[in-house]
Amino acid sequence: MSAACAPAIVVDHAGQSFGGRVIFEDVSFTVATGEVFVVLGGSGCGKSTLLKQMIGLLTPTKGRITVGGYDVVERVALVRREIGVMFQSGALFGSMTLLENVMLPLVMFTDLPARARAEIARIKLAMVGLAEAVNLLPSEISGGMAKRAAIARALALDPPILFLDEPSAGLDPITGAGLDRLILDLRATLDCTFVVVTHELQSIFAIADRCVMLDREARGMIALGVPRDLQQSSTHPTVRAFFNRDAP
Ligand SMILES: Nc1ncnc2c1ncn2[C@@H]1O[C@H](COP(=O)(O)OP(=O)(O)OP(=O)(O)O)[C@@H](O)[C@H]1O
Repeated sequence: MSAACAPAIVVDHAGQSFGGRVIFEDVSFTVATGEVFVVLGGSGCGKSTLLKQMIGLLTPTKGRITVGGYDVVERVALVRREIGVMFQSGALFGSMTLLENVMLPLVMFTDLPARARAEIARIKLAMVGLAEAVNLLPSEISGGMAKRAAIARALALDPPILFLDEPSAGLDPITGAGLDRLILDLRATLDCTFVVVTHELQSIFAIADRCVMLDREARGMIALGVPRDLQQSSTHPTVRAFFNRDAP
């Protein structure tokens, strides 16, 4: 396989236990370069845990994960250069303007002069539709704008792979749909790979090329595939119930 079509992420029989309590076992899938891949499942099934494994914040108790071709446990520093992460809380620093928030990774990880850092941060904020808001504080913007700013910060170092933890959580449906369009626009413009944790059905149908569904009772994955295919063809009752709950 050439490097151009190598998978962006390989999750190979990953498992996680905490103090002997198994959260999931035998989770395996690949994420293709340029794909929007969604991780979904009910509360407590291990979505955030799997995300933490993929970004090198948690060592899997079983199996192996590679991101950008690097083992996330053995080569975590290299993996970190490949990824941008938007955590669920967004976590913008309240005392900094949006421009300063987006500049932060450039301050921490590059030697670029201040003017270049500011210019890059302006470009990233413009890409997420916040060109006019660069000098505002997080307290002065809406929830949807805060998510966009957090995505701009995740983009600051031009990572080829973006991880977004519940980007539409806490947003109204129209603002959430706007974020979905932003994700698709960014994928088209930047040609990057997205892993998105969400359980918003509309959002999954709008953005996901493929998805994996975890389940707390099964302690593992119960579906992998294209959302519309799973909606129509899955024989698993939990998968069928999830994808057909509002029958969009
Ligand atoms: N560091 C930890 N130590 C012990 N248990 C943990 C730890 N992290 C997560 N868990 C447990 O693992 C299970 C899965 O948690 P996780 O946050 O990954 O679920 P989730 O699918 O993301 O849920 P939600 O949708 O509610 O955010 C939960 O029961 C949680 O309490």
